[in-house]
Amino acid sequence: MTLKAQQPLVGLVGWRGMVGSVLMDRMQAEGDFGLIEPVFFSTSNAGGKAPAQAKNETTLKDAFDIDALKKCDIVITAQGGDYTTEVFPKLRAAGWTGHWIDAASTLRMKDDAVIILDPVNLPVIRNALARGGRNWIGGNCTVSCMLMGVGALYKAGLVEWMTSMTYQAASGGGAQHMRELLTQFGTINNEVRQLLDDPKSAILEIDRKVLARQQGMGASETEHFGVPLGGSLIPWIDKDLGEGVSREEWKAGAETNKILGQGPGFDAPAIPVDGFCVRVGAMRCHSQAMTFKLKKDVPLADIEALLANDNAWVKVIPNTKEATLQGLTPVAVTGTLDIPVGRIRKLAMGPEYVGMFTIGDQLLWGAAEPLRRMLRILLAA
Ligand SMILES: NC(=O)C1=CN([C@@H]2O[C@H](COP(=O)(O)OP(=O)(O)OC[C@H]3O[C@@H](n4cnc5c(N)ncnc54)[C@H](OP(=O)(O)O)[C@@H]3O)[C@@H](O)[C@H]2O)C=CC1
Ligand SMILES: N[C@@H](CC(=O)OP(=O)(O)O)C(=O)O
Repeated sequence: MTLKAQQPLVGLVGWRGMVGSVLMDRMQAEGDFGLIEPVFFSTSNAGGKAPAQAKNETTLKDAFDIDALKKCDIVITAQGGDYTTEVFPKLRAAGWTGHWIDAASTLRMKDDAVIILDPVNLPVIRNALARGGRNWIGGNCTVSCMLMGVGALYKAGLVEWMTSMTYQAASGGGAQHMRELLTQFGTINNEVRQLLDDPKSAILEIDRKVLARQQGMGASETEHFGVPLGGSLIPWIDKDLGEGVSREEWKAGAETNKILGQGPGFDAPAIPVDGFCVRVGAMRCHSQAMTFKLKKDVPLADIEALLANDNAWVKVIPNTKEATLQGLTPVAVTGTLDIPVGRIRKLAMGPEYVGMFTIGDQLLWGAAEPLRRMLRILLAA
């Protein structure tokens, strides 16, 4: 790529949202702003003051102003799918040939878009770049975190099929979902606080009161999740695609294969990947239990070595209770780029069947980190 300026003009949209704030922190921490001329956009406060990372352009531009966006060599957006749907086609129709880096799912499965997760699919990215690719889309958080942990097995051609059962955090729905979860926890605690303070109180009475309060939650208390999540779970995430499959579950197969450069549009066939996606009361780490059917019987030590050597962030956790409690929980992982993989063991179905469990911060590898790494790839190209 030949960028127009010494320091390319990079438009940032969605920088103050939850994903955008994590992205800004990471870009700051990695010195990305030293390599670009940032232009900050807003959908709600054009003309306002840009954040401290601004250099020459210190006011916010209108994120719907196509002429202003057209000036950018690269646009990075974490504003969301509605914004992408509205602005991206207009920008391209206006003749813009810059690079579009996006966290939203809108463009992911388009033929001319690459799902970016460079520690896993740098060859796919480089190949698309060489062919003039300009649309770079972050993957679904669950898929990205999963592939950061166990991508080595796919790369080694060992996987016949995989099923994953997810435990997805409230943050996947957005900031309001996190607030709602915490409010529900508080409401439930309030309901039984006196009984909890009394060590002689009957646990079944506490349980009855909790259930009554959960079942009695009004629309305003469950506005975002639709039902109580605090003290419960929700085995459906994203839209209903019909035939009993949620959109989040469909993404697991579709996006995993696209990231790996196989399936429709590629020479290699797709590998079956399927399972259930479940929302749980975690804050911002997505967890998942996976079952692999491998193409052959591979010793556990070889599997662990393959995983551990795949990238700098994956951490193999010994399959002991102590190590699991220390290193394989959302609380241990949140706020880090670590992707622990643990509970690795052969399953009772046969020597080719292997189970494991992985966790990732869904705002880091699941959303922000692949975007800023794609920026770096473009800057280095
Ligand atoms: N949440 C997630 O886990 C993931 C999200 N994504 C994608 O990223 C998109 C953005 O998600 P997310 O960051 O959670 O969305 P947010 O709702 O946190 O932010 C989106 C935009 O809302 C506007 N906004 C309005 N009020 C506020 C406020 N009080 N604080 C901050 N921003 C506010 C901002 O735009 P403005 O400054 O223009 O007003 C902001 O850029 C999603 O729609 C999705 O496409 C991708 C992967 C994971
Ligand atoms: N759907 C994910 C969040 C996410 O990454 O969504 P998308 O695939 O639309 O980017 C969740 O709720 O946990």
